[in-house]
Amino acid sequence: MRVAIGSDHAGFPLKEKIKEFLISKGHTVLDFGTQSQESTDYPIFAREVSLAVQRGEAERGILVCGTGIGMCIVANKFKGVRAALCLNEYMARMSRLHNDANVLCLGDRVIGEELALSIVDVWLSTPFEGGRHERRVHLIKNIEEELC
Ligand SMILES: O=C(CO)[C@H](O)[C@H](O)[C@H](O)COP(=O)(O)O
Repeated sequence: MRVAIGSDHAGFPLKEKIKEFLISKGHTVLDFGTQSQESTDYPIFAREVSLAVQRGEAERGILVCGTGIGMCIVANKFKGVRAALCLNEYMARMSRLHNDANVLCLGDRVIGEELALSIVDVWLSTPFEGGRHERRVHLIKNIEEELC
């Protein structure tokens, strides 16, 4: 799978671990930065990753900041992006089964590396369930059309 990743300074250490993990699992990683722990601004990276997903350059996106909240706020402004902030494997699984989430947001200051990698693993391997959830995702798309 082609996965776009990005972080701010607070998410940089976890972003690097996720990158290694994805490569080890055979995924193709598009890294949109940041590339150090020097203070920067999360909307810059959320924008780049969200655009990559919106344009189909990546099938999924993963964004990391201190809490994951700022990244999630920005990513959900992009038409076609369904970003989910996940704190555990259950949320990761449900965000795929029910919401067909295509961007995962994580908080480096909230969860440890082991849990984060487990969340990423579950999130990438869980399919969308469809059925009644298809109807709901379709309603989200209708709302996007109304707003644009
Ligand atoms: O946007 C955030 C909160 O929703 C992220 O956690 C940022 O990483 C955080 O705000 C950065 O904070 P800092 O004090 O500038 O390191």
